[in-house]
Amino acid sequence: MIALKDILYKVTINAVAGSTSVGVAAIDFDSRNIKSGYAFVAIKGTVSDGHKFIDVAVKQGAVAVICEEMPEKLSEGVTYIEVDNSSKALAFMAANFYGNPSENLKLVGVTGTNGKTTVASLLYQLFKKAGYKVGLLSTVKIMVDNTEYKATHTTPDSLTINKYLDYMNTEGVEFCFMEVSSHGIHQYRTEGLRFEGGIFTNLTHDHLDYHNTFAEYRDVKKSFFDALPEKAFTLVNVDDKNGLVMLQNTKARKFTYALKGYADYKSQILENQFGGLLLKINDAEVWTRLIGNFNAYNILAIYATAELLGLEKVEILRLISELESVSGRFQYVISTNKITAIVDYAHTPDALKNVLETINSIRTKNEELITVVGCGGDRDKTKRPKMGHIATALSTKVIFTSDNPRSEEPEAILKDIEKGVEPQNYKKALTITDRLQAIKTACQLAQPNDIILIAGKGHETYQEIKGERFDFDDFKIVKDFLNQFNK
Ligand SMILES: CC(=O)N[C@H]1[C@@H](OP(=O)(O)OP(=O)(O)OC[C@H]2O[C@@H](n3ccc(=O)[nH]c3=O)[C@H](O)[C@@H]2O)O[C@H](CO)[C@@H](O)[C@@H]1O[C@H](C)C(=O)N[C@@H](C)C(=O)N[C@H](CCC(=O)O)C(=O)O
Ligand SMILES: Nc1ncnc2c1ncn2[C@@H]1O[C@H](COP(=O)(O)OP(=O)(O)OP(=O)(O)O)[C@@H](O)[C@H]1O
Ligand SMILES: N[C@H](CCC[C@H](N)C(=O)O)C(=O)O
Ligand SMILES: [Mg+2]
Repeated sequence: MIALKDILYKVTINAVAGSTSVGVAAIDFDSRNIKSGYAFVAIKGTVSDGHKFIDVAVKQGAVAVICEEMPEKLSEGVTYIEVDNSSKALAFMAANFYGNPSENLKLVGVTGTNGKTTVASLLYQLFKKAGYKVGLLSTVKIMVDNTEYKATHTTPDSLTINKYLDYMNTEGVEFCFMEVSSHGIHQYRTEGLRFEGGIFTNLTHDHLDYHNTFAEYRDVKKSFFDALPEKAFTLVNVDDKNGLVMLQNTKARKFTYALKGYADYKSQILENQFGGLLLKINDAEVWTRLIGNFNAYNILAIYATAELLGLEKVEILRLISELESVSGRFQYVISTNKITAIVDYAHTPDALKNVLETINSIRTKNEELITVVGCGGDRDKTKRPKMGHIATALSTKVIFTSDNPRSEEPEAILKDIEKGVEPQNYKKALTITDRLQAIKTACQLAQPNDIILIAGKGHETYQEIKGERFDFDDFKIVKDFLNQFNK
């Protein structure tokens, strides 16, 4: 139990009704989770409005209500706090409730359109290999040193973030790497956290369904850097034209990285093959098993971050050469007879194009590129023909198959995808509804030196069909088939 007034530090309060000395057992922003002694924070959402559930929360035992508008009728024995912004208030209250856990470790946030999961996960791996206790908050999973938890968001709500940071404090975690999504920043999920550093990977058109314009999306990202304290570092990719924009108003120490332009941390690709990348970073050479030119950017960001966090240069280079590809992010296996199978989460037209172009820039003309891809059901239907078009235009063979059909008929989704295939590419494509059979067929068709891309599901370990989730792991399945056929 903690007194309400002790968790209101930094919250902008407009009005108070009732006693702020009341003891609070826990905080929640969903009335369905409220139990006796809780503080309920009412948030105006995108679908619903928490203010409509204040009465329900009180009936369930809420002793305090934090809201943007006082309800007409106040219940006796309940304290009401009117604030400017409930989401912001929640973030400060959560941090205070858990004793500001972000201040007891070195927290680094990674933001940008692409590469957040890759950079944050590789930093987690590198610092683990260096012998530290490390935390990770990512799209794929949450790690409290060696213990794994399921991730529901890229950047969880502020209450969840602080809860995990508190676990990390208990476990003696020294460094934590987290993905900071634009939704997360916009909804104040990261407000009130003390960051040691912030990394900007890149910015392309994305999430314009949520942020109205590109400028708004960029400014949301920028606000993360604006809020960093003086002692923190900012590390931005200045080959991206918005890199310098992120640095405009920050008080933090400024560092840049680039492959093309002038920067504090420079890298050059010396070799780019399916076995890995040979990079020159500042004056040193380093070999990494990660593939694709965008991973040169990711590795450079990791090198710079590790140096800014105090690791020795020689040690960082050694650890980089030991890093393994991230689950479902250009994750690959090379069979005994030199077939490369790549599993990637690319599930949008842009991402698919990006991945295929990256593969084609490494591939020589003699090798086949066999792509296995589908589209999820109950999601944006307009992407289907576009992905059908991109897959066939940029591969030598394509097997269309199911992703997560969810409530839709798998065959109907596949028909939508096929509509995007241009007549000259008809002969490249075949359709196998069952994803397991599709992956098996790709493995049977592949000859030495060919490349198989399995796109769309990445790290997912299930397939959702008609409301039921079945175990399904693209990477495990392709590895098993390649072994089974002695390839
Ligand atoms: C669009 C969006 O971001 N929505 C997030 C938002 O929910 P919301 O504001 O829409 O909530 P709402 O349904 O309108 O409800 C409003 C309030 O009423 C409360 N409520 C509701 C019903 C009830 O009976 N009682 C009650 O108290 C709700 O708990 C909520 O506080 O706040 C919730 C709590 O933090 C999030 O779980 C939810 O994420 C949804 C599930 C989501 O899909 N978000 C995605 C878009 C997202 O955040 N993605 C980014 C990554 C994007 C990327 O880079 O790919 C991420 O960081 O994961
Ligand atoms: N630095 C980069 N630049 C461009 N593309 C990248 C970069 N790093 C990874 N990718 C590719 O972009 C896709 C997304 O990568 P990743 O999951 O690391 O990004 P993310 O920012 O976490 O995305 P999300 O918002 O979906 O969580 C993958 O297909 C990956 O192969
Ligand atoms: N967060 C995204 C991921 C999509 C991944 C893809 N495999 C699919 O199921 O469509 C969604 O749920 O729309
Ligand atoms: Mg991510």
